[in-house]
Amino acid sequence: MTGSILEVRGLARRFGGVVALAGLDLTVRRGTVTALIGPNGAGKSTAFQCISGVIKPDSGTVRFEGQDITGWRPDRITGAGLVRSFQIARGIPRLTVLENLLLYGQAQPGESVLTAFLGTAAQKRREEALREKARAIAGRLNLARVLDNPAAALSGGQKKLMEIGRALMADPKLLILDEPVAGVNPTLSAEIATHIAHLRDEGMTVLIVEHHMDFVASLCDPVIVMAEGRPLMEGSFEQVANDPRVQEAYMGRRAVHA
Ligand SMILES: Nc1ncnc2c1ncn2[C@@H]1O[C@H](COP(=O)(O)OP(=O)(O)OP(=O)(O)O)[C@@H](O)[C@H]1O
Repeated sequence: MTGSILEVRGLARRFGGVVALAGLDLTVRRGTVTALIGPNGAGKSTAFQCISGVIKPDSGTVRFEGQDITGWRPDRITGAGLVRSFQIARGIPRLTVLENLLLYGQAQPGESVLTAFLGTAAQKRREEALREKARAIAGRLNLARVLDNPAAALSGGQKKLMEIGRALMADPKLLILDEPVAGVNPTLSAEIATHIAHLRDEGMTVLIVEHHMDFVASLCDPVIVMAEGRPLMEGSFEQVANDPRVQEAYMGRRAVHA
């Protein structure tokens, strides 16, 4: 299927006197790895939080696969296939990588009700299927070797991969990643880009907020720039990096260059 998977229209959100979103329009096309960039305070995180149901917008709409999901609870949005991973790796440190992955897989809406109705044998089969899924996801993210290690023992980059793995357990159609390579070394950052490109090649759509412009340049197309709570422009990385409006928005902040 082609066309858009996510359509945000007129999204507005204030925090007291601060206008974080001032009428954001945003369209994510199916099968793309789309970047949302912009200077600090542009409203990117607020946009992600409104889209994923963590906070409610004051006005505006979020449509996912044609359905109006504005104001839905986060777990319902996840269940519909819009899955978000967090900027701060949220895994439970003392649990193993496998357990962390399973935790997310089992937290699906309706799951607890479903398992209550399944007999013990069926429940066991379901758990084994989830374990298999977790192992497969860990394998594709190069986490197989550390599957039984506590999450606390992972490197920063491996924690980022585990977070992506946790999101994949929920079978996303649209995967939203908040700064997937913040604090990650360049080698692992390139590896994470490769994993995300593979997901896209298999048909997943990905929306990323990231400040590391070399990562954005290597992976994301299109790049949507926002400033002061509004969309500023959209294009290839090269187009936006060379646009005077974008350079001005970043002036005195973070430079846009690969
Ligand atoms: N919970 C909150 N309470 C008060 N103000 C907030 C809150 N969250 C965000 N803001 C303000 O809203 C504006 C947009 O913030 P937001 O975090 O969405 O921007 P951002 O583009 O994600 O920035 P960064 O790149 O620094 O993460 C900022 O002025 C910020 O201070």
